[in-house]
Amino acid sequence: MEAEPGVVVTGVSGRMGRMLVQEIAASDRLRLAGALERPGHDWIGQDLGLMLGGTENGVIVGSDLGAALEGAAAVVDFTAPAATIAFARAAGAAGAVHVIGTTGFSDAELDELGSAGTGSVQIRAGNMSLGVNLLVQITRQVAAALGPDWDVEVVEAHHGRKVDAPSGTALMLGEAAAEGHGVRLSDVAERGRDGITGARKPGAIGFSAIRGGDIVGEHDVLFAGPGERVVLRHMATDRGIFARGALRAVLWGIGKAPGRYDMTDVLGL
Ligand SMILES: NC(=O)C1=CN([C@@H]2O[C@H](COP(=O)(O)OP(=O)(O)OC[C@H]3O[C@@H](n4cnc5c(N)ncnc54)[C@H](O)[C@@H]3O)[C@@H](O)[C@H]2O)C=CC1
Ligand SMILES: O=C(O)C1=N[C@H](C(=O)O)C[C@H](O)C1
Repeated sequence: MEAEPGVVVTGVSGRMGRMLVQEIAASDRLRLAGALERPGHDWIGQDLGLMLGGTENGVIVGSDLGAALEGAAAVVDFTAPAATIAFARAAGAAGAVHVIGTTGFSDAELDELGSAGTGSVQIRAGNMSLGVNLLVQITRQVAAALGPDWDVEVVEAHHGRKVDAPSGTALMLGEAAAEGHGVRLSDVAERGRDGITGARKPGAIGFSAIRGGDIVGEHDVLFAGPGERVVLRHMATDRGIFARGALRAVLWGIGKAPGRYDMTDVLGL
């Protein structure tokens, strides 16, 4: 009998890294083949099971993705932009599946990420949940139906440890609304309003970010028209939805031609 495909988890001590380890353990279709942390991290060289507060599991935490991919088909990566670009190079060299949940990339970093990953099956999404990816499609449709006379505002809320704003999800929703309006988001986005901002520009797509406590991730797309409002909402209450989406992407990506994909491809939306 063939062994299940091996998966390497990066940022394994992080919120998503821990959740991925848990979901892989619960899966009968994938096995944990490696665990990485940033160079200098306390967990490097230690047994992952012990570091997570359990019993030894024989997976020693490392920092070299190329070495880890010798025994794995895929890497699931929820870390930070610079780390993810470096991982894309290693995934490209190995011809591996690289599932990327990391957010907060600049436009230049996104270009670099795409070229660094040549040779890999690169699947990236600012949100891996089924609900959000469906909401993205609905947002595009509603924006197209209502038109730019209805003001669009994306409001997101996350835990206080999040380092990027607007969230990757908020940007996906903003992109979808811009597509629905037939414009480029970069031409109409209004971010970080403060002080005497002047009146709202017609056709603008606004972003607001709330940070606090342990909020997993909440997103509203508000369409404000004359005399009425429509609000589309997604609320995440469990990070497992992102981890399970990422593992679904791994299974989908194995055997696919190298290239760049997103969750729309994985979910067939
Ligand atoms: N696409 C999605 O569905 C989701 C995306 N995210 C994104 O995932 C990223 C991580 O989120 P969290 O787990 O909450 O953050 P976190 O801060 O808890 O974890 C990040 C981990 O990455 C590690 N790391 C940083 N550089 C590294 C390197 N060079 N090599 C190996 N590990 C490295 C850190 O040490 C840390 O353990 C963020 O960008 C977040 O926005 C989070 C949840 C869902
Ligand atoms: O950092 C997080 O936590 C999350 N990040 C993603 C984002 O930036 O949208 C997805 C989710 O909302 C949680």
